[in-house]
Amino acid sequence: MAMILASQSPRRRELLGQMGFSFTVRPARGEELPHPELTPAQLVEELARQKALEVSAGADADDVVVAADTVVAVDGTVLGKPRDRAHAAEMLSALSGREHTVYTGVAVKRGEKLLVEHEATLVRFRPLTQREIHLYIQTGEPMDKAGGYGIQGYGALLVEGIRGDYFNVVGLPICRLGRMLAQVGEDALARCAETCVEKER
Ligand SMILES: Cc1cn([C@H]2C[C@H](O)[C@@H](COP(=O)(O)OP(=O)(O)OP(=O)(O)O)O2)c(=O)[nH]c1=O
Repeated sequence: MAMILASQSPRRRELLGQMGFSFTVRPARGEELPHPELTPAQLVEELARQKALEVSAGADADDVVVAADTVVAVDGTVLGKPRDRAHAAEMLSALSGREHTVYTGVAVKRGEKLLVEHEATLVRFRPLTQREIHLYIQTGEPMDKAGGYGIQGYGALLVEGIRGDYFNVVGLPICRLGRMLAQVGEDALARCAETCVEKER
């Protein structure tokens, strides 16, 4: 068995590593076309499913493929990654002083079995001035991230609080993924315990 992470995201790489699995990375090329007819939850599930199916086409039957997709939703608008700095400023203004929801869809595929779920986390931003938005964009952090911020970086300075899974905001809901992997026969805790016992010897 090999585990394959169908993602180019360095955050997802780190989070899957944190679960104790060894894995290879094979990003999906997948086109992320707009789907205005889907809710944010349906959208992230659909995109995660597409990435998992694309990458599993070249995998062995026993391989476990993990894929994910993250968007931010505020006022019925879905925010992906900003196109440029002006777009990032628009997104951050929309998030300033209020609560939004971060959705991550997760797909796990092994052989014929395909599981697709999503996790939602509420995130509250403190009110931001235009100057603060400008300074934050200058850090370069917003550009490759849904909603134009990274809670795990300088973006922490903008976040008053969250309700739900923190890791979901970073891009991979570890607890939910752990349960999904157990359903396809990969028990993260058992594996971690085994590794730790080995280290103690
Ligand atoms: C809201 C938020 C998003 N993000 C990131 C997670 C995702 O990497 C990115 C959303 O883009 P995605 O399209 O979900 O993922 P990706 O293009 O980076 O990688 P791939 O499609 O190959 O899996 O935003 C953070 O790192 N921190 C945050 O606080």
